[in-house]
Amino acid sequence: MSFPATAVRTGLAAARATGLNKVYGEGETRVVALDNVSVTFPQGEFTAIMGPSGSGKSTLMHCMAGLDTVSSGSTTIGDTELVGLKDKQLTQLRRDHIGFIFQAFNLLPTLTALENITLPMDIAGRKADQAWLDRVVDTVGLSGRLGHRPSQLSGGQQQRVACARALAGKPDIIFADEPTGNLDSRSGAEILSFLRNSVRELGQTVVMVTHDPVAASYADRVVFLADGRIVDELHAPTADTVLDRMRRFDAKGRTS
Ligand SMILES: Nc1ncnc2c1ncn2[C@@H]1O[C@H](COP(=O)(O)OP(=O)(O)OP(=O)(O)O)[C@@H](O)[C@H]1O
Repeated sequence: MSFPATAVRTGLAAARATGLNKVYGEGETRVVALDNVSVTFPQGEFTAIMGPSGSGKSTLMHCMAGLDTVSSGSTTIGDTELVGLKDKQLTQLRRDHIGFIFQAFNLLPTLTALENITLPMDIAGRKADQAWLDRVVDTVGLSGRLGHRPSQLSGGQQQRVACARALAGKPDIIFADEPTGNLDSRSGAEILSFLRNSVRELGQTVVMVTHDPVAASYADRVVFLADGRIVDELHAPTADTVLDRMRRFDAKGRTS
């Protein structure tokens, strides 16, 4: 799986959080899920978010993708500040500027692979850029299976459909939540290579939450969260350097 074109990194931020706080509940049930988080996801980069269970990875992703509200602070997609947007504006922003890939594929069972891929654009009333769509479909290696329904595809193929769906609308950023969590290691490696190629060769920006050091090693940078804070980051990671860094945190995320 590879893309023919070569993209250029711009150094601009595809998404940025500044002093982000997220508190759930009140009194005894109060949980500080994000504690003054500031992070930038540069355009054309593949970032992995790692950290112990409950460290705030999903919360960070959901707040930055406009799927959840923040308690205080700022978060932007491109030049657009999300805080203060109305629900309708948030829906539009997500639809037009963000691609999503989830652990559970989230395909509609009654639609074909191709219909699933173009669904977000169909809902938005946008016409697909056919040349682009052909390239995306070709790249994910689904050309012969576009008429199949999800139940007729393997898990890896279903996740490729989800990847193609995320890429088809040329979003500013793709958020992937444990995209290989339900896949065997070979299918997982294919999806991760695909995501990495979409960044390196198409200039796509990808942010991926993962528990897996091997998955994280496909990224350009790994950001480590613990107790709702960013505690470390690693550039040009390998599975070994990620594992080594993870071992330095105890269960509470403090460096030992
Ligand atoms: N809707 C919610 N209501 C109350 N507390 C929540 C809610 N969502 C998350 N939390 C709490 O916020 C904290 C961060 O949760 P989050 O799901 O972001 O962690 P995570 O790092 O993604 O965990 P995991 O790796 O287990 O998915 C946890 O203490 C969690 O219990």
